[in-house]
Amino acid sequence: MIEIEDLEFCYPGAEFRLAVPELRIARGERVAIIGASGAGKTTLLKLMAGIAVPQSGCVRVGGVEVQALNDRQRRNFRLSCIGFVFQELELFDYLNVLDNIVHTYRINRALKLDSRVWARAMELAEQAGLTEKLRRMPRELSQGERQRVAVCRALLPEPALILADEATGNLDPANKSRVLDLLFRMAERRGATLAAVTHDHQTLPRFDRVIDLSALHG
Ligand SMILES: Nc1ncnc2c1ncn2[C@@H]1O[C@H](COP(=O)(O)OP(=O)(O)OP(=O)(O)O)[C@@H](O)[C@H]1O
Repeated sequence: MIEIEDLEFCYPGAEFRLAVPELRIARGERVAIIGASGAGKTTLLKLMAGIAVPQSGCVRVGGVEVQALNDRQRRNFRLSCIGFVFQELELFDYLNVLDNIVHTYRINRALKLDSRVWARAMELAEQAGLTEKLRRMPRELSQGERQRVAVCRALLPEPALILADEATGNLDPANKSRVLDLLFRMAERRGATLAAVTHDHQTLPRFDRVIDLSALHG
């Protein structure tokens, strides 16, 4: 699903340099990405999603050479095959929970918001324990509930690749396992690949493999 070769990346004007000689993640594999603070874990996810583009090397996702796409193609690629869950999630304050969950379908013309999608949105919300909150506004939710809304939104298009960046970082244990359950259940059901950055070593046994970014650096 993901093949990275001879990758080198740096932010303009910054000292940080990420070098990944080789990294492969199989379709359907669930991997945790760990490493010291500042090792480049978030940057690696951004490179996989085409949010950042390497100075050299190759990032292939589902056979697509992400670095070779132009800006518009990269945006379409992201919208069509990647579900991104950040810790600093951004829900839309002016949209209720249900409208937040289906928002991707309103901004992407390639996606059709039909009755099947609405049904899936309701099912996801139910699995996330949000059925009672669908008409609530984000400001009326707890942090754990907001995070679950963000996960539902990321998973609704049934992405082939789920990228999670500290998705459970600030959550209490109950919400943490609820968010992880959602991510894993969806990954399993759709055969999606899951790459999750985490500092939470207690969750590592749930993953198929742990990638230590500090050990990958070239
Ligand atoms: N937009 C940016 N411009 C310049 N430097 C950046 C930018 N984003 C991140 N960096 C730097 O790149 C390095 C890697 O950052 P990154 O966020 O990928 O690390 P991380 O491993 O995810 O860290 P943490 O575990 O603390 O979240 C850091 O030194 C950071 O300061």
